[in-house]
Amino acid sequence: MTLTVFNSLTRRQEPFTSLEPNKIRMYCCGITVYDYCHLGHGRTCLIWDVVRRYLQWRGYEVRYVQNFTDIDDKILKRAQTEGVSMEDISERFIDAYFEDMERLGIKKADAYPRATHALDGIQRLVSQLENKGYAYPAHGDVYYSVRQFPEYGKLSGRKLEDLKAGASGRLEESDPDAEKKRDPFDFALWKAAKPHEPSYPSPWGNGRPGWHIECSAMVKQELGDTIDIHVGGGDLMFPHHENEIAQSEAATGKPLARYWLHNGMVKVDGEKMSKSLGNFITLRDLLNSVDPIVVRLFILQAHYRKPLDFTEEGLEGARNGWKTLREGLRFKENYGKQLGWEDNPPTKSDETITQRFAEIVDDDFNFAGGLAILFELAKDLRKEGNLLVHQGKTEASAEELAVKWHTLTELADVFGLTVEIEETTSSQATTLSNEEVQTLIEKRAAARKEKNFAEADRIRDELTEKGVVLIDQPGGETRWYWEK
Ligand SMILES: Nc1ncnc2c1ncn2[C@@H]1O[C@H](COP(=O)(O)OP(=O)(O)OP(=O)(O)O)[C@@H](O)[C@H]1O
Ligand SMILES: [Zn+2]
Repeated sequence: MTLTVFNSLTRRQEPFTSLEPNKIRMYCCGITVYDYCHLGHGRTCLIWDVVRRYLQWRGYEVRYVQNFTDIDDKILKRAQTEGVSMEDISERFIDAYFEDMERLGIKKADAYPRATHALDGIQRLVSQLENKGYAYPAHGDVYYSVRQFPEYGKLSGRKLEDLKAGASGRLEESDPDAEKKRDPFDFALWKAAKPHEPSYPSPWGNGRPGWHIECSAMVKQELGDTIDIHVGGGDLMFPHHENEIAQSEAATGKPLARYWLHNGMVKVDGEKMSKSLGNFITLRDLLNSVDPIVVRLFILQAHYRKPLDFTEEGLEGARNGWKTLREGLRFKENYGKQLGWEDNPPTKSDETITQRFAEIVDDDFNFAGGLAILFELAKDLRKEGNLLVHQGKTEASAEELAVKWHTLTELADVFGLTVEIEETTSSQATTLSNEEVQTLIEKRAAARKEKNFAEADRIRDELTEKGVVLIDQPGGETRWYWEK
């Protein structure tokens, strides 16, 4: 089995090999902490979290680092508006970030470096670039000279000449720093202090770092000169990642990352979900009304590189998908006793299915393909479960069912799809256990006996909503099965 990934740098899908055997160093460009995260941020964090989990499941030891940009114009603007410090804003939204991502079941990174904590490394890198002739100071700012780096544009495929023609001079008019730059495409590594803004002492006077340099410094500090995988949203490819490459590779003379992977954007009516466009839903609002695990499934059902439209139909599809998966995952809880699993708990997965799953997902993280295997398993288990409810037995042996259930549970866990996440994070469970179904059926029977038909109907509706089909038998008994 060979894992192949689409590398933005070569624009090809390539076999993946790690620098060190079985070890992966991976960096993800994180959030600028000036507001609550929206679903787009959620998608980016979730995709790379699942990629990490998959790589770990494939046997790699992964060191995963994601930064926080905690100094930036947008953070400063909000701090000024609220009359509080920059740290107050960044701390508030870092806390919020952890709360939201925990609800979504995202595992913590191994390190969360912050720009304001990495100032020494940032300044060292800027000095190095200056000494090597890649950077020049100008009135307290320091700029990177893109002309000095002949490979500039290799990631995004943009050529400076084309960019210039496309910009047709407008860039200079709208750029307040144009006069200080030798070339309009030069970008700031360090910015001179402005009145009433936080600043830090440096060889170029008081000031603060530019945005791109922080990632170059943090990658170096946390993971080294060359890493295996650098990831982020596709919107960061240019200029952010292009600039990271220019900075790091000019300073070290080594490749910054062997594989560059980019995820697609969450879109609303064809436009990027973004704070500036105002077309966003915050993760916390969404998670208050939609089960986190349904959001997880909604995100994983689309290929990570494709855009993902945020629509009610998409969410509905994920809701239904989760109902099916959840029944499969709860198979042990519902039928384990009947099958005698207490003495012989499931421990083995089906090797053929596991291998098929790996082959599919190995194809550039085809999570949707992997999910299709989970759905097959869950549907099979649902069928067997219905037979167990009605006939007390199935053709399949208890051991075969145990292997099936174990395979489903193990593979679903790779995607972070576990019943526990739903139950600890949601107030509205989407489906019921067999016991809960039985209890509700008994309550309904009692309500009918008392001629409380409104209550009986309400219970029937609740059961229908949760995928239970009722069949009232002559004589008053009610049979049921899970909807297919
Ligand atoms: N709509 C989106 N879909 C997917 N990923 C997104 C989306 N918006 C932002 N991201 C990703 O989230 C990460 C953090 O981005 P950042 O904090 O810079 O937000 P941003 O792009 O400024 O968001 P906004 O445009 O809403 O202000 C980046 O990797 C970025 O690619
Ligand atoms: Zn970055």
